[in-house]
Amino acid sequence: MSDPRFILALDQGTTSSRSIVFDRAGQQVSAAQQEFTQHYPRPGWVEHDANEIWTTQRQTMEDALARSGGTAKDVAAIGITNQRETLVVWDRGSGEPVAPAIVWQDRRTSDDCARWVEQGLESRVTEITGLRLDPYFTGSKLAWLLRHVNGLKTKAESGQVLAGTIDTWLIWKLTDGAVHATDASNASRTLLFNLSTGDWDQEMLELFGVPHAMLPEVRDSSGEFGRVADGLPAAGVPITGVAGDQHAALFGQACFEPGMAKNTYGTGCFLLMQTGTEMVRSQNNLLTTVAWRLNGRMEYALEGSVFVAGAAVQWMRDELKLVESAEQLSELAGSVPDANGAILVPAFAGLGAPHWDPYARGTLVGLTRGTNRAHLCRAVLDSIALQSADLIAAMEKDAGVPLQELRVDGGASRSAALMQIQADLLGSPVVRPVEVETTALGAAYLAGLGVGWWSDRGEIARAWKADTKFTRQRPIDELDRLRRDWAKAVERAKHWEESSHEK
Ligand SMILES: Nc1ncnc2c1ncn2[C@@H]1O[C@H](COP(=O)(O)OP(=O)(O)O)[C@@H](O)[C@H]1O
Ligand SMILES: O=P(O)(O)OC[C@H](O)CO
Repeated sequence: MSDPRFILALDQGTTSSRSIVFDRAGQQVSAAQQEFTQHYPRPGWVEHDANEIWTTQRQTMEDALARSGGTAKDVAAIGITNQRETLVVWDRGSGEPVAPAIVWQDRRTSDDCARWVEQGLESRVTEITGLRLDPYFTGSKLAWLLRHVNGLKTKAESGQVLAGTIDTWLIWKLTDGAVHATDASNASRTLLFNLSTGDWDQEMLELFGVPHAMLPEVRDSSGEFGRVADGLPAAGVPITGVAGDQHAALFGQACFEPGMAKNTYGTGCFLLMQTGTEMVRSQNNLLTTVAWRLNGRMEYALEGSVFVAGAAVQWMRDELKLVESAEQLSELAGSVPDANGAILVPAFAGLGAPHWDPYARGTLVGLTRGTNRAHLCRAVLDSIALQSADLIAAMEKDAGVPLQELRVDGGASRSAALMQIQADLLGSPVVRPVEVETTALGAAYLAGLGVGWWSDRGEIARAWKADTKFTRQRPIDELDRLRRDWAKAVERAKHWEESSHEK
């Protein structure tokens, strides 16, 4: 029998489930993608149906494999990467979720977080977890669910119900309930994980009222998690790579040296800078996170998270119906030299780093009678690049040195207009690689390292290839003006929604 030819990467994102088959050269062989339903049951709430996440993921596995012309026997390993922080709680016996998955964008725990901040808990939480008391992270969502679902806490204490982020849920489904595990990168997004010890933290579990018995085992990001159960696509194939999607993208971008950074332009924007085995504490409102854990050793990253980026493009297309496609928006935005003074702050789900204001809401300012559709399109792309520029400025302050280059990926990095705006604002080169599906590629690399397909990271770094390099074109005084206007507009967006005790 011939050796397996492929690695199968599962990329479970916020709006779609994807499966991509890669060959030994790290080239895509085939892919399949399925969107799934977003539920907004109340203002500020965002939910997913965990069963729909599973069925779409399973279907894309089947489709990608069929399109590759191979079977399970051709697949050496599976890598999983996923939207992070989103919480699933399910019954160990039936495998049924006890409630809809609470998505990372969900703001229902804003008041809880504000209360904990008022109680002076944030600095201790940051010291242990590297994160902030923001509804973004899993811990406050789990605390909420344990308080709101009758009898859940008792079941959690006895291990009858289990909790997990999306990686854990998929591993559970793929192994037919045999494995309840996560990797250190996903665990580091929960507010329950101790960045120094590399395990769940008792003090945080007590703060959020989370019983240890419901949590998964924390493992390396590369190594065997289990095998796919009989009757499923890729049955018998080992799962040997798991990482949160932004961590996988950092890996897929071969950012292996401290100081190397990538920005992923998807639904949100996530800028991560590798800091090696050193844990850098941000003085500028960024997060400290586990980049990955390999051979029991954690490496860390600084992260800036922007909640709404490509989602603002979708809002223009789906809600305002000003364009028919993202490509058209990008083209219109590129047809004008600037937004003619219009500034959009897409704080639809509050503001993430470096502002951390869950009560901020979207705002559009600077409109005149001359503002046209192309200007609004341009304002959308500007808003993505300006939010990222704020993150980069914070990161450069923490690092003490300017970025050498910014490696970019994600769906919206396809927009040359956006990448040019980013390079104008940044000053350092913005480099787009040949393979922009770096999230899935990173998961494939982690899985491949786990089965000895690639010898080491050096081999992966050599495979990374730049495609397009964007450098600054616009005069600096214009850019300074834009940044000043942006800072003013952000102030207008902040603290718009009232917390319930203000109402
Ligand atoms: N040419 C483009 N110009 C601007 N935005 C784009 C373009 N193509 C895709 N996008 C945006 O990128 C996002 C999809 O990127 P993707 O990496 O698939 O996101 P995610 O993994 O978060 O679901 C969408 O929000 C879409 O609006
Ligand atoms: O699914 P994406 O690509 O929007 O990524 C979501 C992030 O992991 C949220 O932290």
